[in-house]
Amino acid sequence: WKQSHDKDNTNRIKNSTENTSTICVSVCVFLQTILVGDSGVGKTSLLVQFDQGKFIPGSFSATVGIGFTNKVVTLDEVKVKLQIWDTAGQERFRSVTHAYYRDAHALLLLYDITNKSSFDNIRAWLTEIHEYTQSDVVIMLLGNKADMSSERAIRREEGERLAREYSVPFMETSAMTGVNVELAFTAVARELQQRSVQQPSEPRFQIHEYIDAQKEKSSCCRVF
Ligand SMILES: Nc1nc2c(ncn2[C@@H]2O[C@H](COP(=O)(O)OP(=O)(O)OP(=O)(O)O)[C@@H](O)[C@H]2O)c(=O)[nH]1
Repeated sequence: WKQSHDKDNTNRIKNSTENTSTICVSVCVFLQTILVGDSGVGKTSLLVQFDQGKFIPGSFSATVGIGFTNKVVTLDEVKVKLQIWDTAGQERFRSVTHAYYRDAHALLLLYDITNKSSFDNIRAWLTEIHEYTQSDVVIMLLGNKADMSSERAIRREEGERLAREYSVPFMETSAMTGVNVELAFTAVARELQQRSVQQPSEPRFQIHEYIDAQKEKSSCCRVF
C-alpha cells in the first residue's frame, strides 16, 4: 500500500477483511489493531519488522491510504489473530483512516524519538483517537527509532511522562533493530485476549506490569 494504494483499493481491502475475519476457527481470538502517528515515524517499518523480522533501509516512501497484514500469535496456547492496519500519517488521508478507528480493538500510536514535532503532535492524535474509537480501545504509545540515540530529540522520560498523563502504556522501539517490537504487539494482544476470557471476579490483567516483567526478563541483552 506504499504509493500504489488508492481509495478503491482501500475499499477492496475493507471488503476482503470481512471475509478473513471468519477464517479463524477452533481456539482463536480475532483482534484489530491500528498503527497511527505522523508520516515517517516508522509505522510501516514496525509492521514489517513484526511480521517478517526484517528492516528495509533506504529511501522513504509514504503510505497512501491504508493497508493491512494478518499475523497469528500464540499466547498461552490460545491462537490470537491480529489484523494490523497500517495507516498513512499524512494529513490528506485522515478521513480515510478515521473510518477504520471505530472497529479497532487496539491502537499503537507512534512518534519518532529524533523528531520533536512528531512527539508534540501526540496530544492531537490522542484527541482524535478518543473522538473516533470505542471507549474501551487499548492504546499504547511508542517512541520509535530508539536505535538513533545520537540524534535523539525526545528523552525517554518525556515519553514516559506523557504516557502516564494519559494512562497508557509506553515503550521505546526500533523497527531497525527489532527491540521491543514483538513485545509491543504481544502486550496489547495479551491485554485484549485476557479481557475476552476474564471473569469479572478475577483480577484484571495489568499491561504495565506485564511489560515491565518482560523487559526485566530480557534486560541482560537490551540497551533500552
Ligand atoms: N533508524 C531507523 N529508521 C527507521 C525506523 N523506523 C523507520 N525508519 C525509517 O524511517 C523512514 C520512514 O519509515 P516508514 O515506516 O515508511 O514511516 P511511516 O510512519 O509508515 O510513514 P507514512 O507511511 O508516511 O505514514 C524510512 O526511511 C525508514 O527506513 C527505526 O526504528 N530506526
